[in-house]
Amino acid sequence: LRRKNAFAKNLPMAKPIKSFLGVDYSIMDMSDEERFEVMNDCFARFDRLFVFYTGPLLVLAVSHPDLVQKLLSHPDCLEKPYFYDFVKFEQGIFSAKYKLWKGQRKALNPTFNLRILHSFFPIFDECSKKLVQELKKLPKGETVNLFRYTSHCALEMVCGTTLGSDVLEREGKDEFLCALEEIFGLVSRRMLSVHLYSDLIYMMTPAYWKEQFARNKLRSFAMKILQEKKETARDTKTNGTDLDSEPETEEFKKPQIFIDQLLSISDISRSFTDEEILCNVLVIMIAGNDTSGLAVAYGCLFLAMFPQIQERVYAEIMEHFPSDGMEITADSLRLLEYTERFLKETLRHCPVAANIARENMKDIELDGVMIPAGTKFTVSFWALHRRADMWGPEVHSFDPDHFLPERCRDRNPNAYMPFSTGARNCIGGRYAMLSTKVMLIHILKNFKITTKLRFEDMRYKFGMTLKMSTDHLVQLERRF
Ligand code: HEM
Repeated sequence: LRRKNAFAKNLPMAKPIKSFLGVDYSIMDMSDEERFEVMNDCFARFDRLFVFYTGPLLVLAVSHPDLVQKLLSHPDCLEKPYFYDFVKFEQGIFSAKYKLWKGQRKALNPTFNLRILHSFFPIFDECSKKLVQELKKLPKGETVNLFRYTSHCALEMVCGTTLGSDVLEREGKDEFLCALEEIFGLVSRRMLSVHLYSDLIYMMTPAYWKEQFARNKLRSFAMKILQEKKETARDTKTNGTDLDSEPETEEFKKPQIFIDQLLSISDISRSFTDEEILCNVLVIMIAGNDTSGLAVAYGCLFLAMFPQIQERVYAEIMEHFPSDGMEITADSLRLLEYTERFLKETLRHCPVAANIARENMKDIELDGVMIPAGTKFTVSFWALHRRADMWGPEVHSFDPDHFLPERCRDRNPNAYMPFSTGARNCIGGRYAMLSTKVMLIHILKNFKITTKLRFEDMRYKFGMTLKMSTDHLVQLERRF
């Protein structure tokens, strides 16, 4: 092991350790909040590549924009380390091994093209209206954990666009969505608990059985839908299936549901097995739920903390969407320039997938160091977005004008990447921006948001997605 790690001997080493009453605690013995702080201290101290150990495992860490860009765009650095295996669904792009992932990702990219995303507006709209109805039921002045509502809305959206909006009315849908959330929670916890890495040990815990139960529920619900879809597709052999061709019929204006796209791709280009379709449907839902829900919850919290920004976003929304029944389209969303900058600033402060990990499949050179195949890397978008050398002295303030075109022009283009970069970046980045804007429009048109939480007191937890140590607690006042 020592020989294998010799390449790193000249790199600075961080000791992610916390001392308490003269005793040193390693990163694995810390709470999620402490772990988050200690890791970020390390990222703040080291400008370029540095090393740290978790147990015997050497990890290379980086937040320098040019190195992050080089690493994530490197064709030999597209593998995910073994702890992504805990997600299971190994035949879906999120956790698939490189060999399988490569062909799948190429075939799936067009299923997230703009024309298809624009066909989802009616579903985004419908789910956001439901969210507002739920929020209107709350007693006046009640303090509410907004993330509970936004994550449910995001989950319904991604369920609607992945399996079809009729699924939202289907019996067993609530249990299905609960099972999905439960699996996400259990997998995140396991990823952060080294003592549960061994399958043998994990199988002896109640969490394992809970996970199995939830996985079975998920599978049987999704498999039933898949079988029904296959039968319908066989019967109707519908719309032309070249995803990059121009729309020819009204059919294309209907939501182009992901599972239907997978079935039609299987007819024309790369064939997907039932297991691959099932896994991709489920990982898209897992990856798309917590993330977008958190982005809106953070957005609303920032709006509550900065009333002047809230009034400006509200005024812009009212200018372009004055009446209730107005259709939200891609063109009308483009007019929301300030809202766009506000959302970008939200994701700068809270890149909801704050840390990611990779592994190189072949030896690579990075920052003058030859790094052997199989090395684990971690990238912190959180630290990248807080580099004063990129963002200037106001790096810690919340200011949507950080994204004014003239300011962006003078900045290193790699200083901001909430959706990662390179071939294995987020496939749902544009989906997320569109769906979160629709949710925000509906919330802001109906409510004024306030909070007792303070920006300077916000603290976070280390995890698969960026959670706060407190809930997203706000008060909602009806606008009319
Ligand atoms: C604000 C919302 C979101 C953020 C900040 C975000 C961020 C990210 C990041 C940083 C990655 C790279 C992970 C890695 O390299 O390990 C990723 C991957 C991924 N995201 Fe997102 N995401 C968001 C929303 C979504 C949505 C809405 C979907 C689907 C509808 C989605 C689907 C995926 C998938 C499938 C991957 C894996 C891609 C692959 O390995 O090829 N994400 N996301």
